[in-house]
Amino acid sequence: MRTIDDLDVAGRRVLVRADLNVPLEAAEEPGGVGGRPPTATRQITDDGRIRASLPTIEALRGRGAKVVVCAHLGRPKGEVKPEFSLAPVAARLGELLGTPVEFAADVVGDSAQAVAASLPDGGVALLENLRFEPGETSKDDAERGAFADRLAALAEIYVGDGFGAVHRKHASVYDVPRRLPHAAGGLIVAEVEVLRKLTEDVERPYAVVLGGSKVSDKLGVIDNLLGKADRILIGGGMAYTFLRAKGHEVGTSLLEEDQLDTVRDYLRRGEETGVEFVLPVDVVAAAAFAADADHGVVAADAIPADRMGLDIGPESGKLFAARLADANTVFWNGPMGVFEMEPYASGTRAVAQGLIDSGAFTVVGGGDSAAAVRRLGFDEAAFSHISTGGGASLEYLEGRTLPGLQALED
Ligand SMILES: Nc1ncnc2c1ncn2[C@@H]1O[C@H](COP(=O)(O)OP(=O)(O)OP(=O)(O)O)[C@@H](O)[C@H]1O
Ligand SMILES: O=C(O)[C@H](O)COP(=O)(O)O
Repeated sequence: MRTIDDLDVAGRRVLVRADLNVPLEAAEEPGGVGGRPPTATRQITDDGRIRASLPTIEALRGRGAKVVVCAHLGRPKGEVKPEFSLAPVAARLGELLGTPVEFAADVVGDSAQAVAASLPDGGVALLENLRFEPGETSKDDAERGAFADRLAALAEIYVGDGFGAVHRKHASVYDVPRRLPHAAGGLIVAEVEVLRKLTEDVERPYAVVLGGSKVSDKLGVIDNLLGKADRILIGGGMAYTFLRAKGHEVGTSLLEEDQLDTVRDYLRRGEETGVEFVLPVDVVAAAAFAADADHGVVAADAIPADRMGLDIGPESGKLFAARLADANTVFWNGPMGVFEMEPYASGTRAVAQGLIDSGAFTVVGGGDSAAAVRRLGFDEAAFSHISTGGGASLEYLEGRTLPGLQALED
């Protein structure tokens, strides 16, 4: 892969695809937050991914490039939804860079074109959320290509630096680099360097901890992990499809009904191949998805029909930590519970501590997982690597060809 050091960028417009998909305070109602007007009022709760994007942007502007940053936020599904505006991210990016960031009110329209055209050398702009445009995520090559043409027209050079999104075959990740001279940014180079070690020589026992809420997205990686990991610990929203597959009631917990057969197959193959699945033995079950909802610890096979599991329970926390204690390599993606709400944060805390106490080579991947580690007060330096990619790092570890890396290599 070419890197930005191989590019001559002075005075040229460079489109940087970053991953600025940061957690924001919850939108309490569609189109607005707490009765306040939409857009910039939504606060960023963790700016880790913005900070991780700074070195590449700074290096490019330091060399006199006109830097046009593009990124997605959440999953607005091709529609303009103000609560997914990148406006607050532009403001934070400007604060961190110490220079104002021009914000384009659209992605490839009049505003984006005017902002890109008027950028001075060393200037930085951010386009509105790429996913407001249906072409960005379209499965139709022609539709994606047409949008990629318009995005590419905003710049002369493309730099891919959004590691967290390299597993997406999206226009800004896959199609634009095929239209412009391109290179990988420093974040992608650094992430690949660390994660490659986990695909080459893994020191065993190798434990993988999976949680979070993107269940159907991430279940597939287990297929491949069955041939690589010694132990797979399942918590977070992912756990309930496993518990259901084992015949337990899961109440109103997150559940992927159509994945039950797949999960049963994983459990069977785990037994055959000696890969141990570790599931929660107790959970914190709540009456509603809210911090102040009535909640309590119940056995994992006794979740009441009207309750949802929002965290692994204390016994599960101890069990998970014990199954990490003798590991030499641990990869963790996905919080064990809804850590953003204090009553459901203990499981994530227990697993984070378990990783640290194991003394293993530990990699934490994912936007929310990394945010959880910081928010719960852990020292980032206590982990071997904190990756900005969740799904991306999981798919990298699977050995899959990732569209965003493939496009940069071509
Ligand atoms: N039991 C649960 N029910 C519902 N949501 C859950 C549960 N456990 C965890 N979560 C939520 O999962 C979210 C994080 O999941 P996600 O799969 O996006 O992880 P991630 O680390 O951000 O990875 P990526 O970078 O791929 O998005 C958190 O916001 C958390 O509140
Ligand atoms: O949060 C992430 O993992 C990346 O930003 C990709 O987001 P996505 O899962 O919505 O494509």
